[in-house]
Amino acid sequence: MNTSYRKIVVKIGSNVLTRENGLPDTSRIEHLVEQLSAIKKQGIEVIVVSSGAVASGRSLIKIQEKQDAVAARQLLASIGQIKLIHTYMQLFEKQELLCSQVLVTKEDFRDRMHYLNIKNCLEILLQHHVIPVVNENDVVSVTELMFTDNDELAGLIASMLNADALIILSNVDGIYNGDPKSEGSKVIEEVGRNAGNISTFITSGKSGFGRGGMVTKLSMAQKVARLGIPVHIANGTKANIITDVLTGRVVHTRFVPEKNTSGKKKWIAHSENAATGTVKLNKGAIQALISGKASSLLPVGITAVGSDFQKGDIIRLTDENNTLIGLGIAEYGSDKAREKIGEKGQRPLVHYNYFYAIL
Ligand SMILES: Nc1ncnc2c1ncn2[C@@H]1O[C@H](COP(=O)(O)OP(=O)(O)O)[C@@H](O)[C@H]1O
Ligand SMILES: N[C@@H](CCC(=O)OP(=O)(O)O)C(=O)O
Repeated sequence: MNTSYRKIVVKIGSNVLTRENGLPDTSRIEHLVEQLSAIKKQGIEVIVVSSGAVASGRSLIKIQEKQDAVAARQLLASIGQIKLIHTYMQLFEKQELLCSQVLVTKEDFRDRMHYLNIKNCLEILLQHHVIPVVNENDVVSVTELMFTDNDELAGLIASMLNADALIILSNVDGIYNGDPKSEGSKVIEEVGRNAGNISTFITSGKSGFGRGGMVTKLSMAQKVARLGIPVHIANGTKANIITDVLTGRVVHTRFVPEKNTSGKKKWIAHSENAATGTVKLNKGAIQALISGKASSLLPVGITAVGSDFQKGDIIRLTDENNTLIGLGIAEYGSDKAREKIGEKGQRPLVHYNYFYAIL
C-alpha cells in the first residue's frame, strides 16, 4: 500500500458496527479487522477507537422504556462492551494479531500527569505490536464527566500520540454541502483553514445509534488538522474503505493539516477542562495572540485576573465578554499576575510556545 502514514488512529462509529435492527454487524467488523490487520502487517501502527458498546448491549437485553437514561446506558454499555471487545479479540486472533481493551473517562486526562499515563499505556501496547481498541468507559462516565462523543476522544488520542492521520468512519461518505439524503448534495472533498462556515451545511439529525453527530466530527477534525494531523471522514460501511482512504481511491472529506505543533501544545489544545484560572485580555493583546505570529501574552494586555491559578497551570484567556480566545500555561501564579495587570516591560504570563488559539 502506498501511504506515507506510519501511525494512524481509526475511529469506528456505532452505526458502522451495527445493522439497522441494532444487532452487531459481525461481517462488517470482520472486514474492518482484516483491513486494519493488513495495514498493521505492513508496519503501520494502528490504534482503534471503537464505539458500539451501547449498541451491542441493546442486542443482548431488553430494557423498559421508562428506565432512567443514564442507568440504561450504564447497563447496556456494561453488557455490550464485553461482547464488542470479545468480537474484536476473536477476529484479530484469526489474523494472528493481539488487540487490547483500553477504557477511559474524561477524568483520565484531567492533568498532564494523567494524560501522560494514558499516553505511556498506549505506547507500551504499540511497542509490543498490540492493537489498542479504545472506548469511553460508559459504565462510570456519566453526564458532565462524559466526552461529547468518541469523535472527541479519537481527536484527543490522535493528538496525544502525534499520529500521522486520523480516520473517522461513519455511515456517510463524508461531510456533504447539504443534506446527505438530498440528490443535489455533494461530498466536500477538502477542508482547509479558510473553508468558510461548513457547519451551516450540517443538519441536526444523527444516524440511528450515534451520539455526537456530524457537528462534533467537524469541530474536532478542524482542531486536529490545525494541530498538524490530517483527518479523513469516510464511509465505514463501504468495502475496503480504510485501504481506499489511505491510497486516495475513494471520495471522502479530508481536512488539510497545518504545521505540526509540539506535544505540549497538543495537550493544551485538548485541556480546556483542566484549566484553573481565567484572565481577561484587551483588544491589542487578542490581536497579537491570534495573529499567527510568535507573540506571548504580556501583562500590559491583561485587564483582569479571575479565579486563582498557580505557575504551570492551564489558564483560559478571554475577551471582555468572556469569549474564550485561547488556552495557555501560566508562567507564574495569579497573585503575581494581578500585581502586574496593565504594566509594561514585564515577563510574559503565557509564552507563545504554550499558547493555543481557539479562534
Ligand atoms: N452535511 C452533512 N454531511 C454529512 N452528514 C451529515 C450532514 N448533516 C448531518 N449529517 C448526519 O451526521 C451523521 C453521522 O454522525 P453520527 O450520527 O455521529 O455518526 P457515527 O455514529 O458514525 O459517529 C450522518 O448519518 C448524517 O445523518
Ligand atoms: N462509547 C459509546 C459510543 C458513543 C459515541 O460517540 O458513539 P458514536 O457517535 O457512534 O461514535 C459506546 O460505545 O456505545
